[in-house]
Amino acid sequence: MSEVNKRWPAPAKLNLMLRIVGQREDGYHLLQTVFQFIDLCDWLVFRPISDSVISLRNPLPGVPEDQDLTYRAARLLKDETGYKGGVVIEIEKHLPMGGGLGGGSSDAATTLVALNDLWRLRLSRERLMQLGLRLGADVPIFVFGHSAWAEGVGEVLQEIEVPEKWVVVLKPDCHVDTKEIFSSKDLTRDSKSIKIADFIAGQHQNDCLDVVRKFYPSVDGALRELSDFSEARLTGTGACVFAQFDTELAAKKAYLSLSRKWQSYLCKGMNRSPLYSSLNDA
Ligand SMILES: C[C@@](CO)(OP(=O)(O)O)[C@H](O)COP(=O)(O)OP(=O)(O)OC[C@H]1O[C@@H](n2ccc(N)nc2=O)[C@H](O)[C@@H]1O
Ligand SMILES: Nc1ncnc2c1ncn2[C@@H]1O[C@H](COP(=O)(O)OP(=O)(O)O)[C@@H](O)[C@H]1O
Repeated sequence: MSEVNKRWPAPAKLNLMLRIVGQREDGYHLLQTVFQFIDLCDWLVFRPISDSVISLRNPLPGVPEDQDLTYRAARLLKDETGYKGGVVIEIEKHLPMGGGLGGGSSDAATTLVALNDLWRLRLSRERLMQLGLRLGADVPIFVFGHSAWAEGVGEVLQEIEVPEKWVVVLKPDCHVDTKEIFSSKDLTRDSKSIKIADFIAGQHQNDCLDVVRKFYPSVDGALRELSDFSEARLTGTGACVFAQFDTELAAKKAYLSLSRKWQSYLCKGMNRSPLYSSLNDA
């Protein structure tokens, strides 16, 4: 495939657990979380142009072009490096917005990695992660590209291997506003820090769960529905909930038994982001 028609993946992530262990002076919350990718992706195409223009071929409904995280990532790269050309970006959107799967952040990370390559900018992965953090707390993990134990606001990353299980994801009919959840007075903000070994031993708590359940009854409904099959968890601040399975058969059985009230996905956990297999193919 020629470089200009190449489709770049932007995978979803799951937070396999999430603890809030403090708050910074600027209001951002200090987390401990485990990120793993799943093989559910948005797909992006980048067509470099010589004019100094960034444009979106198919802007997302409800997101002004200059607010789209792909546009903002391309703009940031241009401003930081003084690159003279531009790009037309096409997004094939599959990840639900406001779902806690990190779709917008992953689109931004794929834009940073792809344009660094296509525009021949030669920025290091660390530099792209720093730039990504300016766009959102979840962008660095997608640039990092490997399952990780994360601390800070999610940018202090330590590579880990976790079982690549089969996953059923359920998306209730609501969008959760991350900012709203983090502003709630009822949120637990002082969880005790734990170690990776505690997570591996089964510590899977998500500190956002009680508040999200209270504000969004359909998230509560989705958790109850999925709990019939396996331990059901919230990813990030939701709205998506998920359950892991050891075999494809068990996951399929659960997936096919769901009520179909909401959008559901059958996928597989991945410790390595498909973004980098795609980069290496270039
Ligand atoms: C908590 C997580 C876990 O993955 O939730 P999800 O968004 O994936 O559900 C993420 O770190 C979210 O990252 P992201 O979605 O990029 O959030 P940002 O745009 O940076 O922040 C949105 C708002 O949430 C609050 N915020 C976000 C992250 C954080 N560690 N502390 C916060 O207090 C801030 O008020 C901020 O203005
Ligand atoms: N390319 C993009 N894809 C999705 N959302 C985007 C994008 N650019 C900006 N946004 C904005 O970011 C918000 C959060 O999107 P998303 O990353 O999908 O959710 P979450 O952080 O809950 O996983 C959206 O509601 C939308 O307004």
